[in-house]
Amino acid sequence: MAIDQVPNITIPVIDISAYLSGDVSRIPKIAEELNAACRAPGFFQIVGHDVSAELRNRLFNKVAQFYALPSATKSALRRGLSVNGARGYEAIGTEIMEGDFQDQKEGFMIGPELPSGRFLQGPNLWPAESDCPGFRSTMEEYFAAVRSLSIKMFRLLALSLRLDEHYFDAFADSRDSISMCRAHRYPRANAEMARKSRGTGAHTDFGAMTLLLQDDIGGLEVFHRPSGTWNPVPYVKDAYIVNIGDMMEQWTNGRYMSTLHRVISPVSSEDRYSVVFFNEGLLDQVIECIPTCIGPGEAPLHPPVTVEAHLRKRYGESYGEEKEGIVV
Ligand SMILES: O=C(O)CCC(=O)C(=O)O
Ligand SMILES: [Fe+2]
Repeated sequence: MAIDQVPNITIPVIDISAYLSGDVSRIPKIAEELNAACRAPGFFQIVGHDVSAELRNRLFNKVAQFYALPSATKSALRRGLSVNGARGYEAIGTEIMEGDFQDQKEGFMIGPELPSGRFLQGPNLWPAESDCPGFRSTMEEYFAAVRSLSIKMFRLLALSLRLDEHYFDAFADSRDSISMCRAHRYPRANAEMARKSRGTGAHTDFGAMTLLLQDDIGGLEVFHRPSGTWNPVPYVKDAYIVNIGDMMEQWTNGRYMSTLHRVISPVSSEDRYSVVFFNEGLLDQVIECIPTCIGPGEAPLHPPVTVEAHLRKRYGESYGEEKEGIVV
């Protein structure tokens, strides 16, 4: 997009501090703002959350330290070596989100340490403490903090849909709820490379709700269908970017929107880092039109599907066949 072009999408910034502090008089307004943002553009940023700046800064430092490790040390942790193929390191080009573009990013994925056996569950892979001191403890501390924030966001989301505040609790906050956290490094690129490749190819997220921390380099873009334009998601200090995934779009019968997005490789003197958190929910939960999301005479747009069936299909589609895919 040319610099002087006005973006077609404004990503709203919503302050959730009154919800977290229990200021009930201000909660309806937050729920309204959330409702409007989830309908369109399906992306917003939250400020006034409770994940400390100290933890977020430490996280970005540790993630950068991890990616600076020798390739062989990182490759020894590659995802294909984890019990279910879902945890660990992804080299550049492993994930394919858009056509023939192999994503120009490295990733490192963790989840809860649950006994293996079910889809996406099992132990994480970690570098030796001496290779990357403090990386594991920081990732684990951050995982717990962002998971807790996501549960609060599901409560706000429930209020925004005029549901009981705890409607999504079992989905988002059960011991067996699937939650995954992935740290990314996007190598810096020149303008030519950035045009011809993608940091992350255009995609919609698979799950219910995504919470993303980006650094100040920029590059995340959201698609505006009516005008066919890509619009930047600006860096807002201390904010989380929140977006609706396909599962929530189905669950709300299309009321809430799962929007196409991508990352352009940073044309910068620095690499870009981001850390994404997906709360995909309980594997056995049936996703079936929420009662407040269907009007008289309206029919559900999608047949009921379990979280597990939905995720198996989507994870299967986004990893190259010749690569080390998730065990589906
Ligand atoms: O790294 C980013 O800013 C976005 C990544 C993303 O869209 C994803 O992992 O689903
Ligand atoms: Fe995404």
